[in-house]
Amino acid sequence: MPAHASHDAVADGASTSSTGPAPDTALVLVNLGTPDASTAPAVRRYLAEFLGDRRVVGLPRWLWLPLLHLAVLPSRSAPVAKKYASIWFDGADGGSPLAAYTRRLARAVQEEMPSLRVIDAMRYGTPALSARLRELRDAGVRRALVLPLYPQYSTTTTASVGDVLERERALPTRMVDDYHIDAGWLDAVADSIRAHRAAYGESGHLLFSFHGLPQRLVDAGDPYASQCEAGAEAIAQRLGLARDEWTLTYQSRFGRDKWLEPSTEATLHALAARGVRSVDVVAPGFAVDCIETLEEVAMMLSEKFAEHGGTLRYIPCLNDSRPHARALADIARRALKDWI
Ligand SMILES: C=CC1=C(C)c2cc3[nH]c(cc4nc(cc5[nH]c(cc1n2)c(C)c5CCC(=O)O)C(CCC(=O)O)=C4C)c(C)c3C=C
Ligand SMILES: [Fe+2]
Ligand SMILES: [Fe+2]
Repeated sequence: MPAHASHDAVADGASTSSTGPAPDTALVLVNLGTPDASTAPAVRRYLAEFLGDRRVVGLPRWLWLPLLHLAVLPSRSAPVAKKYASIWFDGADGGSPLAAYTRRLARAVQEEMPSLRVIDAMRYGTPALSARLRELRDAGVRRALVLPLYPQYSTTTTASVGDVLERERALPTRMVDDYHIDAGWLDAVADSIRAHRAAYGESGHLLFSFHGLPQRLVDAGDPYASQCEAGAEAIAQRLGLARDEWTLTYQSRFGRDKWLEPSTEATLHALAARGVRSVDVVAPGFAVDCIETLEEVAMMLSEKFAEHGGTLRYIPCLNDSRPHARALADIARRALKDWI
């Protein structure tokens, strides 16, 4: 299935006429969102919005909201803030890595697509997607292609971006559902792995570590896991890897439910026990580096693997690289061509 745009949310009778020189079409790159500061109160505000979304935690509200506000947020905000502080970027173009890279990626895609207005937005926190859509409308933009920066579709992430489009209806929008086997994107990921291995040497094993999901959601039809599998296979094939040279794993488990397996951590443990001394880890479910890749994989899991005498080499996300910007621009161009 190629990358496609299938989600329409067209405002009733919304046909503002274009005035002035502003482009009449916008491309909105949407990422998950992240705290505005690496402090416990900022993390608490962010997690309250994120984990308060029914798409993310589907428990009945009467049960979940008291649990979230009385148990999860008070105990989680301070330790998670410490983790954010350990990866925070300095400077005027800094902040949370997820926000900084998403902003820079939007600028890189803008260079690839000068006739559109390219902006970044966040599903939770700022810059809020809903406010961004209203800003575009107020600036006279007539339509917006929304590209969630999730290569694999999930009801917990992509569909939640769709919820905002349905609710907001500030201007006609279209959403790219996924791009997990888009040839340009696959090439960009495979090339980044090749370049990393050329620079640092080839390791004994390649882990494709994706953000996990409760197994229950996959059983209920969420296509996320099968899209992760298809993408990892396509990338491994481009690299010419034999089946025993790579493993697909899931990281970042949250809560008590059964999540997708095998876990990245348990797999690293098993590889160390088998005597594997060096592992490359790539995370193609993340468009840009964030707490889950920089703190969890590149710091925490890397330290644990080192305790077993091994070396974990983390391969960065595509971030604001030129090949990433080009791949996303091609996906956007194709989606816009279909939208007449
Ligand atoms: C890439 C796809 C993602 C899926 C699918 C996903 C599902 C999902 N996540 C949580 C809980 C948390 N995720 C957190 C951070 C986080 N998650 C993603 C992506 C996906 N999540 C990203 C890119 C990030 C990083 C954000 C950043 O600021 O860097 C967090 C916050 C950190 C923490 O408290 O540990 C939580 C919580 C659930 C429950 C879920 C599916 C049900
Ligand atoms: Fe997550
Ligand atoms: Fe995590």
